[in-house]
Amino acid sequence: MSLTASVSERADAVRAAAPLVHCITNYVTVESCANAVLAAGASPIMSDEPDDVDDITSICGALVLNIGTLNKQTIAGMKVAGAKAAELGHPIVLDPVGAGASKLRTATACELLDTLPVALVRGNMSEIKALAGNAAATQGVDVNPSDAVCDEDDIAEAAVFARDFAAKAGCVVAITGPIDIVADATRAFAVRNGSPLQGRITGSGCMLSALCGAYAACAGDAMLEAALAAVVHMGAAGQEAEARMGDADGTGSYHTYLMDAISRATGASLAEAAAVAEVA
Ligand SMILES: Nc1ncnc2c1ncn2[C@@H]1O[C@H](COP(=O)(O)OP(=O)(O)OP(=O)(O)O)[C@@H](O)[C@H]1O
Ligand SMILES: Cc1ncsc1CCO
Ligand SMILES: [Mg+2]
Repeated sequence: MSLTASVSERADAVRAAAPLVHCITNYVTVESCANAVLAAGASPIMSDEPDDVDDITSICGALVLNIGTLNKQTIAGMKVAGAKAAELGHPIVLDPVGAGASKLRTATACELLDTLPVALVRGNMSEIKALAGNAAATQGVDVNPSDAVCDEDDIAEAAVFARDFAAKAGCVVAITGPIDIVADATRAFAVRNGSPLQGRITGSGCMLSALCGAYAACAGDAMLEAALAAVVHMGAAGQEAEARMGDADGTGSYHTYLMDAISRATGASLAEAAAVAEVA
């Protein structure tokens, strides 16, 4: 099957299956994440209380762990939910928000990755480098340090890094930025969808990680293809939202247009928009 046909099939599968996605996520972008999951045709449920997450994750198809505003209670909730998801064979998506920016974030993200059967890690380059032990200097969770972003010049190097990280971590990785790299241990793909405006609002990465949960719930053994489709979905929506921007529009409108575009995307529209290429 071609890459674009696979993206199309995955997007339609999410809308057909409407999986429940358990998100333990940050309080900055939690509503955006819930709406993004709904916009992709799935259903979100947010729960971080350790005494609640066991039951909640049991009724879901995937678990998303986002450490954006981690605290002792949410970390405990992530561990209980992660253990239950592992027991049930539910895919786990990890968003290591701000890994590298503080000791607690780096240690927590690394511990979750080491102790849980994480299926997919989605983060920006500085966060993934921090997980890989290359502690890149992070400038805050909404800013990619320019030296850590993947651009046209360093795609080949980023692909090698991504495949190596995926091999060591035993999972799929989606490293986002101006160009996204999605890889498992043997194959890496560059996704040239998206808009710089996605970096001007908070939560486009968190929303993508939540979308990854919806796609992962329907992935079966095809986690790489599912991650690629989720990344294309967010990137294509980012472009469509940018195209709608008028003279009086700013980042508030962009956020709304982005949600509109996520919700309007179909398998066919994503296949048409997908700018995906394998990187040797
Ligand atoms: N300059 C850019 N050009 C094109 N697409 C971009 C750009 N910056 C970000 N994106 C897109 O925005 C989405 C989020 O990626 P990003 O790397 O900004 O996540 P993040 O750093 O985790 O964001 P946040 O922490 O705000 O949630 C991805 O779909 C990515 O492709
Ligand atoms: C701004 C911010 N701070 C912690 S989480 C978050 C949302 C973007 O990741
Ligand atoms: Mg982020």
